[in-house]
Amino acid sequence: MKNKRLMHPRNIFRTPPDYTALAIKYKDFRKVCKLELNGKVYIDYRNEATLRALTQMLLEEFFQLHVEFAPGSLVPTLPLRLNYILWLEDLITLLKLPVETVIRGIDIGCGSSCIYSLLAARKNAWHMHALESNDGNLTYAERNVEANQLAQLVDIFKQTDKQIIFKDFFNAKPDVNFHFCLCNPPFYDSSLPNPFNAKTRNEDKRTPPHNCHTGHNEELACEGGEVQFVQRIIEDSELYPQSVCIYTTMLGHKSSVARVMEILSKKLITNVCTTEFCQGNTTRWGIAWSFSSDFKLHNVVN
Ligand SMILES: C[S@@+](CC[C@H](N)C(=O)[O-])C[C@H]1O[C@@H](n2cnc3c(N)ncnc32)[C@H](O)[C@@H]1O
Repeated sequence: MKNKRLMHPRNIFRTPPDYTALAIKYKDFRKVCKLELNGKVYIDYRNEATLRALTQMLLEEFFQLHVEFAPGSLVPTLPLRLNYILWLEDLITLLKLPVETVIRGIDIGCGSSCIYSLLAARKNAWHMHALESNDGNLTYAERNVEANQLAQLVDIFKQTDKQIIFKDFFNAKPDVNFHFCLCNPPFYDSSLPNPFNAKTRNEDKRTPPHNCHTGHNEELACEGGEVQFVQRIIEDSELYPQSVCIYTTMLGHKSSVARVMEILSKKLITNVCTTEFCQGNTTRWGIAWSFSSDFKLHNVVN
């Protein structure tokens, strides 16, 4: 395929799994697949029920995670979430921590699946603090942590005010420092007349998105979109420069990368790096910044 860029070198989905074997093994996944004449399984990524069953099956098969999503909520795609976790692993190596260090991270807006925290805990035994403002998502996230016996590693924090990122959480944990924070912010700008149809891609140059649009409006949109949400994270990070060693966020629109870099630069935050998360036809971006001068952020690919 033209211009197809690769996933992180350690991403297990760089080689597509054997979906035929998985359809034989997982009944619920089999129900949403179609068998083609050549015997191969066809997955309709534009169908929400298919995406749900696919993500649930992949989490079960590769991470022994049993995850339920709140009805109508965002269905996370696993290759992208894994690309982000692998990038964080790379960034954490820059800290040159002793091997026995207990890694602590914050997941801003964990969603109903709590997918990043569950993956980080199951894969790396990182201690995760998952922040969420939506009550329905909180209930499911708590259930998902319990169902996977990960309560020792994942702690859910109810964010009572959506405008706040760290204040209440850090007030509740005054003496704890964290190695990183991660975030998949609400992408769309709720102040636009038609937020979900706003043109964010250069349609002439790129193929249309392959996955269907999932998630409640509240999860996907906020005033000012992802740039404003990330701006709040940056402003809060300035208030707590030592509380988190590496602040990070994902961005869904390429145009947001330059805008966020400009915000960081205007604030004279210079220990910064960016990355691309490539998943076949979908690309997302990652930005990291730090107030520490003990290490220099840069991308480590191994
Ligand atoms: C795009 S979803 C990401 C969900 C999940 N992390 C994922 O990647 O699938 C953003 C989530 O952030 C939550 N959220 C929005 N504002 C928040 C805030 N100030 N603090 C914590 N969570 C927030 C939303 O309710 C939603 O669940």
